[in-house]
Order: sequence, then C-alpha cells, then structure tokens
Amino acid sequence: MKQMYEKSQPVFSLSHVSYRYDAKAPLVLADVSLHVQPGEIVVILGPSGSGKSTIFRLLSQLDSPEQGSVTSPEKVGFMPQDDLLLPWRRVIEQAMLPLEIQGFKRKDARRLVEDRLQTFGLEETADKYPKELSGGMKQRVSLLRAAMAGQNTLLLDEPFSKLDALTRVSMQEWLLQIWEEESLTILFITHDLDEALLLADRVLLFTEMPLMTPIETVVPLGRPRNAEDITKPEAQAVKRDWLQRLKHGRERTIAASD
Ligand SMILES: Nc1ncnc2c1ncn2[C@@H]1O[C@H](COP(=O)(O)OP(=O)(O)OP(=O)(O)O)[C@@H](O)[C@H]1O
Repeated sequence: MKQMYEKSQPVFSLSHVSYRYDAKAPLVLADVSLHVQPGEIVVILGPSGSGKSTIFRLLSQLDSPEQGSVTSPEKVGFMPQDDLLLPWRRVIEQAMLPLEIQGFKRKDARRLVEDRLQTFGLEETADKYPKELSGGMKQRVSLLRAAMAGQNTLLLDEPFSKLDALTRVSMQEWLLQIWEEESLTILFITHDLDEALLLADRVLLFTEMPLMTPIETVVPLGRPRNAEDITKPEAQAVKRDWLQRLKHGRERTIAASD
C-alpha cells in the first residue's frame, strides 16, 4: 500500500548504538537509539558523567560505534560549555573561521557572516575582541560560529551552564528566538530540568548508566515559549516525574555497581 506521507529523514540519528572507550572499559552506551527531525529542538537530559557528551562525539564523527549506526550531516556546528574563542580574532573573524577552513575566500566569508550579525545581536560588537565581551556575548559569538560551521544543524553541549542565572535565562529565550528565525535543528545537552522544559520540543531522559533507550517526553507547552511558562502545572508535573525517574535510576545504578 502507498504510504499517506513519508516521514522526513532525521538530521541526527543513532540506531541501536553501543560504545565503549576501549575494549576493557565498561559500556558507556548500550543499544541507544534516538532521532532528531529537521527543525526540532531535542534535549538530552541526564546525570553528570553518564555519557551524554559521548553521544556528541559519535555524532561529530570523532569516533565510531562498536555496534549500530550513526547518521549526521556532513557539516555540524558544535558548541561546548567553554566558548573556545580565539583571543586574537575579532568577533566577525571568529565566525568567519569555519568558512575559511571550508575554503571560502576571506571576502566571501566576511559577507556571509555580515548578513547574520544583526540576527545574532552582534552588529555593534563585530570588531571587538573576546576579552572586551560579557559572558553572554561570548556565547552568542560561539553560537554564530557554530551556525556558520554547521549550516544550521547544531550540537550544543551545556552551552549556558557557566553563565549566571539571569544571563542564562535571557540566553535561553534568545536561543528560542534565533531557532525560529533561522530554522535551526538543535540537539542540546543539559542536566538542568528547567532548561529542558523551556527549550525542548521533545526531551530524551537518560536515567541509568550505561545509557540505554531514553524515556521520551513531548513537552506540554506551546510556542512561542518564555521562562514563565515552565511554572505552569502541566510543566511542573513533568518535572516531578523526571525527578523521580532520575532518583530511581541513580538507585539502580548504585545497586548494579555494588
Ligand atoms: N576520552 C575518554 N576516554 C575514556 N573514558 C572516557 C573518555 N571520555 C569520557 N569517558 C568516560 O565515559 C563516561 C561518560 O562520559 P561523558 O563525558 O560522555 O558523560 P556526560 O554525561 O557528558 O558528563 P557531564 O554531564 O559531566 O559532561 C564517563 O564515565 C567518562 O569517565
């Protein structure tokens, strides 16, 4: 029978992936599957040291799985916790770098970045050096650079965890705005439950080590969304459920390692 519709190809996908860092080490991922569709924000939520960044290593093709398959676009923008800006490059030059590496002429790279400075709120700071910028501004530059590198597909690994609480909320709301304006596809790692509620279409909750099939939640909040929405009862009910599952997962992990 002809299908009524075809589901679009996922941008990021892990199918039945198992992985360990070396032959004698324990499994970090045990039969993990996940998929991110174009235009989605999917948040990976899980305890520290559980293997979340390892998923990004595989998706950025820094490593390959022991079993299963991984698909991701040829060009992916990666943004880590630390902004990793180059102190000797101006804002505009930071964002030009991935294009220059891809072989664009400096002049063309500059033009492409200039087109996006305003959207990223960096028009006024284009000629500044990193040491002249606030923490939030540095993260904006880092995100613009990742977007230039990844053609709008982004892997964000706790990008706001080092910012103070107020700056973090304003950066989260700003990210949602950019996501809409620029049609980004984002896979985002955090261990902050509120951040997951604010940002995600879907949350993949990992509770145990090694990581196995995540528990998926479609966040019960509409769009556009702001920081106040996560205080709604339906969001708080989801948060309570996640907390309980994380607690039970920790107990099972401890029991298994005894
Ligand atoms: N390069 C490496 N070589 C060997 N083991 C590693 C390496 N990187 C990570 N590990 C181990 O793999 C496990 C998962 O680490 P990973 O960094 O993926 O976790 P995480 O969930 O991202 O942690 P966090 O939230 O603290 O960033 C940990 O036990 C860690 O010690």
